[in-house]
Amino acid sequence: MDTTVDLDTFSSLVERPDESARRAGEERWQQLDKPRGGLGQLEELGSWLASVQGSSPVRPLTAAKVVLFAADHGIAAVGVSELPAQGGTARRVHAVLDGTAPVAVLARRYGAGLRVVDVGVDADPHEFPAEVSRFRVRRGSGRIDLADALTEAEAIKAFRAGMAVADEEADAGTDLVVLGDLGVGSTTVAAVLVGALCGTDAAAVTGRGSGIDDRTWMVKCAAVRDSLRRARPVLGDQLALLAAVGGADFAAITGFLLQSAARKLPVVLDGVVSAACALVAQRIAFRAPEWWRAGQSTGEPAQAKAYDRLTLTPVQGLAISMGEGVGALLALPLLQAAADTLAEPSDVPAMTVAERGPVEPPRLPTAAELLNRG
Ligand SMILES: Cc1cc2ncn([C@H]3O[C@H](COP(=O)(O)O)[C@@H](O)[C@H]3O)c2cc1C
Ligand SMILES: O=C(O)c1cccnc1
Repeated sequence: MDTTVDLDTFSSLVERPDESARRAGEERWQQLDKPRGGLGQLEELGSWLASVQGSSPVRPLTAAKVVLFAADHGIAAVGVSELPAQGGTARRVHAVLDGTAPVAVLARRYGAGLRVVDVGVDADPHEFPAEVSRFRVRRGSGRIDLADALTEAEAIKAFRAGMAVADEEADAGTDLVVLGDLGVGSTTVAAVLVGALCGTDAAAVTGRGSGIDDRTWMVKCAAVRDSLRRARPVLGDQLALLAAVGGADFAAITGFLLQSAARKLPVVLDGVVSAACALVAQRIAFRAPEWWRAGQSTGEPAQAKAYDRLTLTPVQGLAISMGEGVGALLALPLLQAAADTLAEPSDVPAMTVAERGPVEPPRLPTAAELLNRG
């Protein structure tokens, strides 16, 4: 495997979405049988889909995939999360793989694929199926308030793993990625990256994460402050920044986002982790955010700051704050609705009786049953 990565190439590799397809999409909305602007924000979503597909009429979304990157974080040992630092991430990965986690339930409901990519979970190498851990870079990461999360070589390896996953999805015909993440302590790391890139102090970016109380928030805030100090010297070098105060999942997601944009694969972002990585990726390729939509706001202050910088507006706002791709996944039916209403009606797949199952007619009571009642 290549052990280098040339970030400069991304700024030329990532093109803008197709502006003429977007305009054609906007014109098509005017011709449809509805009041002007009558489908509200679906109209802008549909025109965006036309631009990223480079096609008008748009094609219905039929091959969406949830991609969850998972890793552990050394900073969790400080006590910054509601979830246990030991084994908490692995347990969540199992819940997703078993199909019991909310994201797995909803992916089934919406007909989306689901893939977990373990790039740095602190678990036995055979804890998960080989397919899940094939891109693992290491177990866990360094405590970023005291030491680097990763070596530069590990950061590159994780970044390239994310690129490889984007290539696999693009080659498989995935037409939209719902991006998510899984990792105890991850909102602390995300806060550090956003705080460093936006030049804010710790208190302005430290959130409640998995639902921590005031005492834990103080501990987390101090950890963010100390880590911010370690981030400043490497602010100009995004890979060094990801190695110093990121983690394997952050490096992988950043590589994934950039390669997806280069491959014209649209992505829905989820929580503060994907928002932080999007901010790092924007530094590398300024056009890349045009390939992404923010699924929703999780209430993390660092996420709001990042989306503000990226000029991304969440698609929906149901206050889902559990991460794991759930908020982003809830934007999928809205994007599907936008695509379906803007597509050629003949392209929209009808639900067949075979998929729906037979509908039993209600049995009507007989006259005798009616007369005997009461
Ligand atoms: C039961 C439960 C399940 C979760 N699954 C994900 N998260 C969320 O919490 C973690 C990040 O928060 P922090 O930075 O505070 O550790 C991530 O795994 C995120 O997805 C969860 C949180 C809880 C309570
Ligand atoms: O923004 C997130 O991803 C998030 C917020 C709270 C808890 N877990 C994740």
